[in-house]
Amino acid sequence: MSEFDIVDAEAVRSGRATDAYFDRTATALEGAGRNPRVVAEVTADQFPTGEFELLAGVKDAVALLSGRDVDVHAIPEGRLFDGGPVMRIEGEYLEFARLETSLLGFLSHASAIATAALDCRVAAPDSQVLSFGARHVHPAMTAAVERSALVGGFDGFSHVAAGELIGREASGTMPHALSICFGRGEQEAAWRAFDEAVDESVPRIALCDTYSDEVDEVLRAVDALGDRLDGVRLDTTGSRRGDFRHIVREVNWELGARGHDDVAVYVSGGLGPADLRRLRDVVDGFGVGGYVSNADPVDFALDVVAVEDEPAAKRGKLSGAKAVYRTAEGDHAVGLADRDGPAGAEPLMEPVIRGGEVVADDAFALDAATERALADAERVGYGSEG
Ligand SMILES: O=P(O)(O)OC[C@H]1O[C@H](OP(=O)(O)OP(=O)(O)O)[C@H](O)[C@@H]1O
Repeated sequence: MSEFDIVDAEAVRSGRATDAYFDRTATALEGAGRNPRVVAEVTADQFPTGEFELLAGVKDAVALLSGRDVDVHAIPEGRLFDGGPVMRIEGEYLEFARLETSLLGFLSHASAIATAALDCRVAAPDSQVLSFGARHVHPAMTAAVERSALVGGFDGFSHVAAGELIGREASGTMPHALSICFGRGEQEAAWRAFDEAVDESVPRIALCDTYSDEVDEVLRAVDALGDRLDGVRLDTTGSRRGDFRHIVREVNWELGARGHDDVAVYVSGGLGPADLRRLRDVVDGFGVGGYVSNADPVDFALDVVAVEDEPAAKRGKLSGAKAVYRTAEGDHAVGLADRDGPAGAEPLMEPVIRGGEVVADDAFALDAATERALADAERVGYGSEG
């Protein structure tokens, strides 16, 4: 028994992390001596809608399917998708039937989070943007949240254990609790304690809104830490915010008037893309939490589309193994995999597993995924309406 309500990795890998009806389907098929060779596809929309989303979670989906006797094609992690399959699995149905639940979970949540992160990235292309949303999700999801935020172009994240798993260091300085532990009017003691104790590699960024006016706390932080102060963070709570842009401009003005233009200004607390657009020219960086971590999962489904090489599908779904393309005009198109695609179009799916062996590590390497996401966003003008 697990101490926490966390389904363990072995249950996911083995297929026990499944909806019960897949267990019963396996029992029924085995009882009937039936296990057809099928093609199954993971799809959100059957036809392109004109609304791009960012694919993530491919790394974990491939890890789940590896070692099974299947061939898998997928759109690489970090590419935009729009209708048609993002992944195609070919093999005997019982080889992967019980993996569907976890497979869709990996792709659905990660893609939603990566898409929301990309919304923020394009809203403030030149600012530092950090993921602060781990606190809003179940601890079992935190590494997926932070990794997907990076796929969507974030510069960093706050969750320590997620960082250990991803192989990147978490960033962060201080919560309001630090100042409160020293007491009202003792913010200087809190900032100095941080400066004296915390490793030199961590930037000195003072949280400046705990008890009093932002300008007042910022100037006190400057006096307390002098040239050792790298930046300030304003996390002014919504009920006290008023005109946040004006507050930030006032802070910048007063820092400049005292020769401290080099003190960076970061803001956080309930921010989304519209806020980032409104503030991006007056701040150096943002902490974004709920907008990204709480994104609604993409509604992916896995459907059998061919049985023993014959097209087959439930009604409302398109039968036959498919390919997806980016056309010369930048649109996406869906066609049957055994036919020619549109002239000049680029096929988006590539082999990732052959006979259980992973064949395309680059399809889900983190840096490559982020590069693809930013290049795709540029190419299609993602989020450029703002
Ligand atoms: O609002 P979100 O975009 O989801 O961002 C997540 C949190 O990050 C900030 O925490 P901070 O450390 O400043 O808060 P605390 O010290 O009050 O816990 C902010 O106050 C949010 O509560």
